[in-house]
Amino acid sequence: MIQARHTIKISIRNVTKTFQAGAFAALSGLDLDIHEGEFLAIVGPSGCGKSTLLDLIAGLSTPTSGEIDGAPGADFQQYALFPWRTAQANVEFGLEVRAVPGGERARRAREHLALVGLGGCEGRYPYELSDGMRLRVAIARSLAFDQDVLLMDEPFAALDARTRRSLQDDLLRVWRHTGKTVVLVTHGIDEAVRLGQRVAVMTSGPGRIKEIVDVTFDARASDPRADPAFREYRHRIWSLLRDETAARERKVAIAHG
Ligand SMILES: Nc1ncnc2c1ncn2[C@@H]1O[C@H](COP(=O)(O)OP(=O)(O)OP(=O)(O)O)[C@@H](O)[C@H]1O
Repeated sequence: MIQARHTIKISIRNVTKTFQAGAFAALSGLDLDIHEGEFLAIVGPSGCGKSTLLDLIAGLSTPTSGEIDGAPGADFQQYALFPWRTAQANVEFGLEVRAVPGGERARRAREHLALVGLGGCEGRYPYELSDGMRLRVAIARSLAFDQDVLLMDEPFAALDARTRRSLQDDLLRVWRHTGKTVVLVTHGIDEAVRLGQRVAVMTSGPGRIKEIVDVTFDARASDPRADPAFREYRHRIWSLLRDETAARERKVAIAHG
């Protein structure tokens, strides 16, 4: 098999992040390369440092030690919309900050709303949109702002199964269409296998990358769960997570002696 060559978009080397003046390590010696244009899913036991890792990639905080290279274009996917602005005006917001002229701003906002399936909803206010639609507006806003990396922390967690599925489809469509790099943290193993080209499994805290599973079949087919390969990936990731959860429980038991 020919091995694809990957351009490294973000390189994370031996990164440690401590809190409480060094008394508590959230991440320890973490290495990870994020490839240009890939869809990377990150899973890990609760509290293993997933959000801490995304904060570091977004530049919202700095590592205690180690290095992160190549993440200048990253911005956190913020889901909060301005309630007093229409969908269109919310998407235009980032472009106003960058002083993009009015006509161009309106055009780009319309284009990106259409891309996330919200053509025709430009004039609606957030309270007139469903949770799923609000999330799409937020995705459109990040994309219009021309972020080359989309960082998403559990974006679909609060949604019902049907909405979640439909937004997953939207996100895949947007990813394919734009070629952006997407890094998505999720608790859902199915979601990770369905969306990620690679699934990075973290250890229990302090977090490192335990293993990266390459998802080489098309899990994006209409019902991937019926596919034996899908079930195999799901089982593989479930087993890795189970080992880590057991490791964490042992640590807690020892601490409470
Ligand atoms: N600002 C902070 N100050 C002190 N401790 C923190 C801070 N931020 C995170 N932590 C701790 O670091 C650890 C990792 O937190 P983080 O939120 O990154 O985990 P997570 O994997 O995203 O968790 P979950 O899966 O529950 O969302 C946790 O024990 C958390 O309490």
